[in-house]
Amino acid sequence: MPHTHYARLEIDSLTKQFGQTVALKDMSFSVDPGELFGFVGSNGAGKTTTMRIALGVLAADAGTVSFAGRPVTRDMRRRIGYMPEERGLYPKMKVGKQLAYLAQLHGLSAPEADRAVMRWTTRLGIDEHLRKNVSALSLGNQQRVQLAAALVHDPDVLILDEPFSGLDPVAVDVMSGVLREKCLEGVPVIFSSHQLELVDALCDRVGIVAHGTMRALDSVDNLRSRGPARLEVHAPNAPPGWADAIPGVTVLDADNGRSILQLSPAADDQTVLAAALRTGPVHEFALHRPSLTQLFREVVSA
Ligand SMILES: Nc1ncnc2c1ncn2[C@@H]1O[C@H](COP(=O)(O)OP(=O)(O)OP(=O)(O)O)[C@@H](O)[C@H]1O
Repeated sequence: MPHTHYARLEIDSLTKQFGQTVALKDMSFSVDPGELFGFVGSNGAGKTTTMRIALGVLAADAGTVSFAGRPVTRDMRRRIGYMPEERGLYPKMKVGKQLAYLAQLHGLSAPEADRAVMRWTTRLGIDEHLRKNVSALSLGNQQRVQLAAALVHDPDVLILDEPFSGLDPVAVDVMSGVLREKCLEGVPVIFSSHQLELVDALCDRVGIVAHGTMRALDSVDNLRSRGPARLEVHAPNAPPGWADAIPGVTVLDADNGRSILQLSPAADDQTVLAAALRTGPVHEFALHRPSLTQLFREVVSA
């Protein structure tokens, strides 16, 4: 049965201090139903703290977390699927037993829990390990179990702390597929990651955090169009200085009719093309938007 109660998760003005350390300072963002939200930032930026507060395992000093416009209650928290960074499984408990136990803890009946365990362990390729202790599994497979633990109760929200770290490329594909699938169902999904290419490929929107505050928040496309672009032009007859007077353009390099230009977000690439054509033929004209990694460096160092 499809759920009809997926809703927006809203993180509003969270503040959190540990002793003298300010972990969060006015942290705000929201994730819509069916949105895959990438949460990125340097080590210690405040991602885990935010996710732990959203889950309710940590209290904020100020600010609120709401779901469907209401503050998240203890009952609603049971409807969140959470994958903690420190991986919270019992090492000496069998995989199948542990998952069934967690599912029941979240309100499923014993038969429902068994069915959910079978479904997810098969989907995640760990059904052959059901009778093993978690500690006997490889780290990547333990991580798949951890993802299964976040999913067995069919959560209304998914909050995953670095779910991709340490996974092999096939496991990355499985994880990506599952996150996309949950999004398509309508679940709001947040995950943190340092693998920015993955974030770029997967996410609808990205939030870049620095020093406990959200510094940039938009779709990857919009973020990239806001940063400076690089343009490579090959116009063999172009005289030196041909691009110097074009507004918003900085010539980074020019040699033998090949120019590398930096375009400010306000500059118009078509004006550059027209100027290049006025010098004669144009053999190459390649616009490179900054990568998410470049943007990240700019945002966190600003
Ligand atoms: N229980 C705690 N006691 C004291 N300080 C803490 C605690 N938890 C987090 N901090 C501090 O709060 C800040 C934010 O940490 P947090 O774990 O949220 O960052 P993060 O963005 O998840 O980093 P990473 O990418 O390294 O996982 C850091 O300065 C960290 O040292």
